[in-house]
Amino acid sequence: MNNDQDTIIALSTPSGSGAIGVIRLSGPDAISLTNTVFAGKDLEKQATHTLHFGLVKDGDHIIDEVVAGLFVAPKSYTKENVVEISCHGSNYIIQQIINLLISKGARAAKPGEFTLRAFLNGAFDLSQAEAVADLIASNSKASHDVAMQQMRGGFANELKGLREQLIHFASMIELELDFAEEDVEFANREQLKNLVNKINYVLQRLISSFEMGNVIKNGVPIVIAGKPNVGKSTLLNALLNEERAIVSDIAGTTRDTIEDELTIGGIVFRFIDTAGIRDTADIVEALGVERTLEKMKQAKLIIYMADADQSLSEIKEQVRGLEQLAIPYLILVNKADLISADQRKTFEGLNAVFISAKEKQGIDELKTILLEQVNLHHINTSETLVTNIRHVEALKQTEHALQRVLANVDNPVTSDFLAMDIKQALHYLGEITGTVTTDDLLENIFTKFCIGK
Ligand SMILES: Nc1nc2c(c(=O)[nH]1)N(C=O)[C@@H](CNc1ccc(C(=O)N[C@@H](CCC(=O)O)C(=O)O)cc1)CN2
Ligand SMILES: Nc1nc2c(ncn2[C@@H]2O[C@H](COP(=O)(O)OP(=O)(O)OP(=O)(O)O)[C@@H](O)[C@H]2O)c(=O)[nH]1
Repeated sequence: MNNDQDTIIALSTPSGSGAIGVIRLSGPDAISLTNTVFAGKDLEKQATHTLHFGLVKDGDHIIDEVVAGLFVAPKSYTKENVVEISCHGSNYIIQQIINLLISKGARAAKPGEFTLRAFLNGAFDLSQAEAVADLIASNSKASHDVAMQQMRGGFANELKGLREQLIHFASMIELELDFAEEDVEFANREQLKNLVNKINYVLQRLISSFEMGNVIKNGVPIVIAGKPNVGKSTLLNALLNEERAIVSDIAGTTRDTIEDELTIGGIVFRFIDTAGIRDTADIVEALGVERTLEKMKQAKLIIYMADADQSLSEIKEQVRGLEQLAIPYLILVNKADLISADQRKTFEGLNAVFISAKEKQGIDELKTILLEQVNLHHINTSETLVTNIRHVEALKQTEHALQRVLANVDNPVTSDFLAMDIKQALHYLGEITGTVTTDDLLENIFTKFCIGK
């Protein structure tokens, strides 16, 4: 992956026409290459972090009037020479400029290659590079907060602290091995145990933060079940209107679910409307539909939505089907505007929430319930939250290795294993920060970035 003698080029703004398009070059020849097509000041003689107006010309042919921004190595995002050409945002102009510079020796950048270079050149660790992608994808205050915290190095510093303690530990054990015949004990066993316990405590907190971190990054999955026409769409619209949220109709991974995303109180919720249940009155039967069941099992909450004119016995029967899933559920009785207070009493004992999606009654109460469901008061965005499945897996492996250390620490015969398991723990921590990497791993991470990032 490391062909850092190349000078790479890509459009860094979205493709399509816009007011301005920014083309970015990075690499040893970024400035000299640009200079060959730039009519204006001599870019090779300009200071870093300066902007220069000029023309981009292919021979005598003027392609555009542009502004060139200079970042002279190592003072740039990638730590290499970087030039940013801001041109008029026409696809045609952008392509002409990129092709021209490629003909002069630049190479089209691969997805994430700028950020990969920044990582390889030590601008930040791997967890921070991954946070850049999360930051770009963030669409709520909470997901922005955690990505920003991770990009600014919160997680990285926490891991660095753990690593340093472990390295100290490892070196003491190694020392003992060197003096094996003399039967000395450099590493006080009680201190070692305390240290491992302390580290494990932090690891466990990080591992358990993933549940929340994942929800913040990917949204809280809420399944809405109920008979046709109970008012699911009306409810989603009522929730939406008030929040003016980013919304999209995400087509479900399969055609049997429809997903809508919206933010409530800064948290993204994914409402999953399960057609399997929509189309059949018998929920138990619908649960047999495997994919629907899978969706439901991932839900943080199932909303069973009933129409106020449904009979109590029918609602109870359908809810009994849901109970088998052992996932928190909420009974929502809609169209409450159509029934009297006395009629409401017939639903007593259901512990239902009454709303009128159409008249927007009970919507705030519902929002409060939804937010309680994700345990919002536990979110403390100044505390590190793990949002990445790769990181959790590595943290779990680290913890397992340290458990083995604890199991062996009092046994003098197993000193060799101690050293080995500590090294394993260090290895897994290193996978997160990128001190230990493979080309496959890097490729996997950076190809998910957009081109130009
Ligand atoms: N035009 C532009 N905007 C951008 C970026 C970019 O590359 N170009 N970024 C790309 O993601 C982000 C900002 N990240 C950046 C990170 C470091 C440096 C930089 O020049 N660092 C130098 C100088 C630091 C300083 O003067 O304090 C350095 O680290 O030495 C620039 C942008 C978002 N906005
Ligand atoms: N009176 C009253 N009517 C409502 C209320 N909510 C929804 N409706 C009406 O009920 C009908 C069905 O509403 P939808 O939101 O389309 O129901 P749905 O559950 O999404 O329907 P399907 O997607 O077909 O399952 C519409 O005519 C709505 O106007 C309510 O709170 N009160």
